[in-house]
This record gives sequence, C-alpha cells and structure tokens, in this order.
Amino acid sequence: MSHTKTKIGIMGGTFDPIHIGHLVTAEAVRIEYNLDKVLFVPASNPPHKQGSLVTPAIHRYIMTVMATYSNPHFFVSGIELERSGLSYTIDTVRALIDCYGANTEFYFITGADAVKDLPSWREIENLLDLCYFVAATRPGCISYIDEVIKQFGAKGRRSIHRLATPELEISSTDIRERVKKGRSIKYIVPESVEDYIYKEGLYR
Ligand SMILES: Nc1ncnc2c1ncn2[C@@H]1O[C@H](COP(=O)(O)OP(=O)(O)OP(=O)(O)O)[C@@H](O)[C@H]1O
Ligand SMILES: O=C(O)c1ccc[n+]([C@@H]2O[C@H](COP(=O)([O-])O)[C@@H](O)[C@H]2O)c1
Repeated sequence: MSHTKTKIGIMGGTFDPIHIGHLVTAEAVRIEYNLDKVLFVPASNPPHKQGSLVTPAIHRYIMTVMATYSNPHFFVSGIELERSGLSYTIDTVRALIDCYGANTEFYFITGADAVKDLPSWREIENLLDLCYFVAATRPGCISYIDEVIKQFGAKGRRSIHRLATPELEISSTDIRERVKKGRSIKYIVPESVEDYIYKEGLYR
C-alpha cells in the first residue's frame, strides 16, 4: 500500500475575469511542486474587495470553467459559491480537508502581491497550520514577501514558499478597463473567456 500523500493546489481568486497570469502561475506551481491537481476556487464575496463592484459570481465561475477545462490537472470548485458571507480561505481549507481526508496536502497559491495582506487574513496562523502557501513572484514584490515569510514562516507547521514564475504583468483590473475602453484583450485571456465577456456584455 502506498503512503504517498495526494498534493492539491488551491488557486483562490476573484477571477473578474480569470486571465493567463492566473493560469501560467497555477501551472508553474503544479509542475514545481508535483501537484496532483489544482482546484480553482472563485470567491463568492472576496474579503479584501468589500466596497468594490464585483461581477456576479456565476459569470466569474463560468469563465473559470472555460479557462481551465483544457488542462486535465485543473478543476474548478464552487465551494465558496455555496457558502454565504465573506469567502474566508480558512473555511474553504477546512471544508476541503473534511472532503479529501488527512492523506492530502494543500498548497494555497497566490500572487506575491497577495502575500503582503496575509497578516490580516482570518485565522492566518491556523491557516498556516493547515496548508502551505506558494507565492508566485511578481515584479517589485520581493522584499515584502521576505518580511512576511520572516514574520510567519517560523510560526506555522506549514510554510510560505516563494516561487519565481514567468512574470506576466496582467491584472483583471487592466482587462476590465481595456474592455470598457474598447481595447483588445486578445491573448491576455483565453479565447473562450474573451468570447464570453463580449457575448454577456461584461465590463462595459
Ligand atoms: N499576473 C499575475 N501573475 C501571478 N499571479 C497573479 C497575477 N494576477 C493575479 N494573480 C494572483 O491570483 C490570485 C487571484 O487574483 P485576482 O482574481 O484578484 O486577480 P487580479 O488580477 O489581482 O485582480 P484585480 O486586478 O481585480 O485585483 C491572487 O493571489 C493574485 O495575487
Ligand atoms: O481568508 C481571508 O481572510 C482572505 C483575505 C483576502 C483574500 N483571501 C483569498 O485570497 C484569494 C485572492 O483574493 P483576491 O481578493 O486577490 O481575489 C481569494 O481566494 C480570497 O478569498 C482570503
């Protein structure tokens, strides 16, 4: 009987919309950490985006499914869409542990910019006990990642890793602005997502 643990990446995000920065990052972490799969988890009510206008979750979920379906290692979970209230990662990770059992290790994937906010995440120390974090390096983020790693790295059983990934300076904010101004988003999002945005009239 094999005792090898199953390794699952969790790519959480607002995905408004999902773009190739998310996909390239998830794939790079999957390969580097030899993950069995990556679960993309669209946030229903992202805790740090209160007050900003976020597209209804169903559109963000559908675009995430479209963007990931051609990769056999990528899956989309609606776990946060089924929960009311703010989409705290600690609740998601606990639910996934319940679902997958103790023989699974979880790797929460973030862009480096998200790491600077980690100290303010709900139950961050418990979260670091339950899953690893992998921060994909983005330009200009390196020094504060080291600060956060220093602050939290030693406290949890799990740790925060940093992984240099292809640095794509792409953001959902920029994509929304491009659509609004009638500029091209070709190759920044998968074609199916581009078509969906226009068909549904998102970001006008
Ligand atoms: N270009 C990118 N490269 C690597 N990681 C990214 C990139 N864009 C976003 N991420 C990471 O993906 C996760 C989900 O991000 P999110 O869905 O908020 O996208 P975003 O582009 O940062 O959106 P917005 O511009 O609306 O804030 C976060 O951990 C974020 O740091
Ligand atoms: O749990 C928290 O306190 C928490 C605070 C901020 C962000 N997160 C999660 O981090 C992921 C990226 O968030 P965002 O806002 O950059 O899309 C997404 O899965 C959020 O639910 C989680």
